[in-house]
Amino acid sequence: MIDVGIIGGSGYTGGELLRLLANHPEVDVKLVTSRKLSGKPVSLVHPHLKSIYALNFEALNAKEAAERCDIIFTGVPHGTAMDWVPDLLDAGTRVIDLSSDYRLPVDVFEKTYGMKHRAPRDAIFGLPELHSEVAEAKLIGNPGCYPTGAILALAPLAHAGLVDRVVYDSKSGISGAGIEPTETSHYPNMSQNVIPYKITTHRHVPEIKQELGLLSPGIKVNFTPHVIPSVRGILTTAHVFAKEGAETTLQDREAVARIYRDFYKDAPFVRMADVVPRLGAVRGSNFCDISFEPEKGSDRIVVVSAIDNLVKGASGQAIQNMNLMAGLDQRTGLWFPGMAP
Ligand SMILES: NC(=O)C1=CN([C@@H]2O[C@H](COP(=O)(O)OP(=O)(O)OC[C@H]3O[C@@H](n4cnc5c(N)ncnc54)[C@H](OP(=O)(O)O)[C@@H]3O)[C@@H](O)[C@H]2O)C=CC1
Ligand SMILES: CC(=O)N[C@@H](CCC(=O)OP(=O)(O)O)C(=O)O
Repeated sequence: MIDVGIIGGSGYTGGELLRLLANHPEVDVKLVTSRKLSGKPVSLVHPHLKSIYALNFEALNAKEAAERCDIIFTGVPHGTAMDWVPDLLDAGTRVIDLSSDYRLPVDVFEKTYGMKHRAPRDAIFGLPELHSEVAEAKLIGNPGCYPTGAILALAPLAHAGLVDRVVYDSKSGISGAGIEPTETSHYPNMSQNVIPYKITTHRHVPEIKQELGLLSPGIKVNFTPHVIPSVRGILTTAHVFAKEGAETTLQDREAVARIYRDFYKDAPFVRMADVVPRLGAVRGSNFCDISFEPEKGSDRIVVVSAIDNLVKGASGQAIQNMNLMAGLDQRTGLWFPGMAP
């Protein structure tokens, strides 16, 4: 059995880790931390976990947590994980960090987040469909939710060298903003509304550029996020413009289908959908559904992806990484469908 711990277990990604790990056959959850709720049962903030876990939150330091675990998930705000990760690694645990502290090179992180990185460490960007090195990693920087859906939608076409520019329009459920209420998440503001934000400046752009740039140096990327009145799910529409000379290939449905099939032949969680991806089809699951539609007589192809931000966009992906790190089949404990509708 793998002994795991969760730092930041009272939040959304921590709760989702607990939900998903409840049926994992190879995992024993040894500890869950919360500063505010130490001593209280996890079911106090996660009532759906009542009778499933007999765990209380604990207030621990990194050394105390590391002594009891093989692998630790850090589900804490960005800028905070860096206070935990080095001590956890030095105490001998492997770490999967769900925050953004270990996804980018230090200079890019500091520019993007406007803060000093106090504790840089080598990490692998934890998108297993692109990085088989996760299996050997000591530290995983688990990708952001938007980048997961955005990168997976485009990776095969970028890798094939067919893309000049991609313009992303992404829509996220409000759980992406975490458990603390904000003006945006206030029901009267959110309900029956669609709210664009950080229209040209979202902090996930460097992550998307980093990964697509590795596949296709010089690729141009634009990204605009929105929140929608839904709790979970991210639907991303990628307007993809062909490189000069690649227009004909991108118009050929069979050729494009082959490119996606070949690229994702060993990626069980990426599904080429028979219909336009729906949030309901992936909600609660670790799948990323993708479809595409070439625009007749144009240099544009439109690719649509759907994920659950809390599963493939965070906690499910973290468990997929944990499976690979532990030498398990990546599907272990994660092989179930979305909720539909
Ligand atoms: N929500 C989402 O869809 C996604 C979130 N992420 C990232 O995952 C991380 C967690 O997100 P999410 O679960 O939504 O966040 P929440 O705000 O829902 O939860 C944050 C958790 O961190 C704990 N915490 C806060 N500050 C500290 C600290 N200084 N030391 C230790 N624990 C602390 C809180 O517990 P307490 O205050 O009780 O100690 C709480 O359990 C974030 O970095 C987020 O950006 C990544 C992908 C998707
Ligand atoms: C709807 C919403 O507010 N989404 C969050 C992204 C959440 C996420 O996954 O990003 P990190 O892991 O990088 O925190 C945002 O736009 O900041």
